[in-house]
Amino acid sequence: MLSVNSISKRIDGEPVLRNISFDLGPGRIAALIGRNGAGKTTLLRTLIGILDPDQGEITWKGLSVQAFPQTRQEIVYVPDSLSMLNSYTALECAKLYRLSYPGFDEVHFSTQLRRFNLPEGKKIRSFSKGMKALVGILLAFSARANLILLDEPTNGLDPIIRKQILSYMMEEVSESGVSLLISSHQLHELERISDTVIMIREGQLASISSLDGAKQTLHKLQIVFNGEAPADLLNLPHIRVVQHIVRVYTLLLQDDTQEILHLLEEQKPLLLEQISIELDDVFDYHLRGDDEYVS
Ligand SMILES: Nc1ncnc2c1ncn2[C@@H]1O[C@H](COP(=O)(O)OP(=O)(O)OP(=O)(O)O)[C@@H](O)[C@H]1O
Repeated sequence: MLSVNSISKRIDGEPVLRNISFDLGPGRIAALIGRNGAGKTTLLRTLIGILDPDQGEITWKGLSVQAFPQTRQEIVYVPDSLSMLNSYTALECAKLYRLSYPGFDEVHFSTQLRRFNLPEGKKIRSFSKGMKALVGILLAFSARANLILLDEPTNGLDPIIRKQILSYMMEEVSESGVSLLISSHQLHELERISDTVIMIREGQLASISSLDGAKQTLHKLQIVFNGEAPADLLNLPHIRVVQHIVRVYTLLLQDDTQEILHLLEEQKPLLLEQISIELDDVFDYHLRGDDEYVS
């Protein structure tokens, strides 16, 4: 179990993480989501001990990650760039990982390299971006750790490699029960694999909930008004106009939905339809600034 207890971190005097607390239990796949610059990478780097928090503590199975470096043998961090491994071959990377992760499964690693047609003996420098991402993920899962922190694992990759990586991760999770904390802007991908959503806003924890719980608090509607759109209604708190194309308004609603639905129905709209909520909508509702909404 990972426990993050009131951690704060300043970089260059600026607060980047502010009083963040959450727990992550075994077997969880958590999506770490937030706007650009919200602090996701800094959080992951702090969790693995690359950065020290200025305040607060991170514990793994009850032991402080800072005070007990051996806890890090059970946690792997996959950064968004593997450039520090450029001068090694894939096999040399495996040997390096074995120094930090005594349970590193070299047979599994070699098998997976062959499966994905990745050369064992070529320097990582010569790999394409997709090949590098795959190697980073194979190294992480071969380490046989209990928690893997992934920073933008599929960023900039083509759709086929992205699907391969996701399938491989899901296969590994179902076989090993490892927990994942994945920072990504690929919300559709996160939605397919995660069970927990951790939302970061400006360095603070905005929420942590199950994926279903995060979606259940919202409703999405498409509406075409019969005549002029009622501005006073659309400006009510808890209503967000996420899209407005010609006469079709797409709205996100939170709380008091029945009452708002009733008010909308009273307008006798030409169309009023509920649409299913996606993680994208949760992100939009909670993290889009008020001044970024259409009217
Ligand atoms: N080494 C650094 N020096 C100065 N500022 C930094 C450094 N690392 C992070 N920051 C600042 O901390 C804030 C959070 O950055 P971070 O990379 O953690 O965000 P992020 O949520 O991962 O963003 P993105 O989604 O764009 O990758 C940003 O304002 C960033 O400029």
